Amino acid sequence: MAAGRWAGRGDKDGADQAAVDAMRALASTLPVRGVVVIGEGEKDQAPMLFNGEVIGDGRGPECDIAVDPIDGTTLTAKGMGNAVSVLAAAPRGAMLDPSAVFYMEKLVTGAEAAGAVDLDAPVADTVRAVAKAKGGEPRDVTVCLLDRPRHAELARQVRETGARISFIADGDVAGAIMTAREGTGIDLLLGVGGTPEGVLAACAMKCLGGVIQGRFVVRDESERRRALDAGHDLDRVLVTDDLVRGEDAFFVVTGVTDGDLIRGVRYGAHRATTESLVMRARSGTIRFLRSEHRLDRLASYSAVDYLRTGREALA
Ligand SMILES: O=P(O)(O)OC[C@H]1O[C@](O)(COP(=O)(O)O)[C@@H](O)[C@@H]1O
Repeated sequence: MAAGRWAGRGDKDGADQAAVDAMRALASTLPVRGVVVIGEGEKDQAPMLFNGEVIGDGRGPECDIAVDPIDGTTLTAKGMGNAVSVLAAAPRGAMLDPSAVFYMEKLVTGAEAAGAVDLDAPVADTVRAVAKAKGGEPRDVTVCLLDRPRHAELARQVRETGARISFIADGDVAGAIMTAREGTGIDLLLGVGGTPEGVLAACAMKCLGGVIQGRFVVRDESERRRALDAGHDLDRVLVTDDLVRGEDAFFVVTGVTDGDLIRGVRYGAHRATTESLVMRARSGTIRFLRSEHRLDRLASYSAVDYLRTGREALA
């Protein structure tokens, strides 16, 4: 709700800061002894929700926390669709620490084709495997790709199979989840995106019964060194369980701007409505939450002021 106020205001840093501040204020009330494994970066760049920060009320179970207060900061700043706010939790030590490498090659698909795909296989085989698992032909498959020059050859290979492509400007966490949700029209996500977003997507896939396979992509020699020093094998295909171990993962995503997965925040006079998916891996329960909020009432006690907007709210 704090992030949604920034939709279309042309200020991606302001949007992100508002989301981080709100998430930090509320995370401190969670009944956990949480460590931020995926946050806003190293402590010297991020005053809040930095990697390694201890959050929660210090009384509950020990857990790893992964956050992306806004996945799609540019989408938010431009008022474009599919920006979401994400938080995941798993037992302490279950999540892979992705901080050494920025990018990861990804393949994500839902439950039907989960056992039939392989990141090492040619793209045509992957598309065919997904089509077959879903009882169709490659032309029935829609592949989600981040719209980036680096994906030109990948797009060519996908098109050659007869499959369709849905390009997204940003936000491959939502793109990944869409592969596993009925009615989104997306069957498969391919391409290179952020590594933290890959671990977050893995938490979601655990809950949805889908799969993610990934491989680190280093940008230069110094990143390569950092990755090797952190003990990563750069050739290895990482599967969902390498990114988050076990079945005890929790994942929640809330729409910031309207998207194909969920709606964004809508505001009225002292009111707001939000949509979230709240999921648990062990039970496989997926809760679709449509909430109506009374911002005037929240104002009397909430740590977050949802009534103020823009830079004024950050002052
Ligand atoms: O824009 P790049 O460098 O291709 O990185 C892709 C990553 O950026 C995003 O599109 C958006 O991330 P931000 O919201 O942090 O800007 C991610 O969803 C994706 O994984």
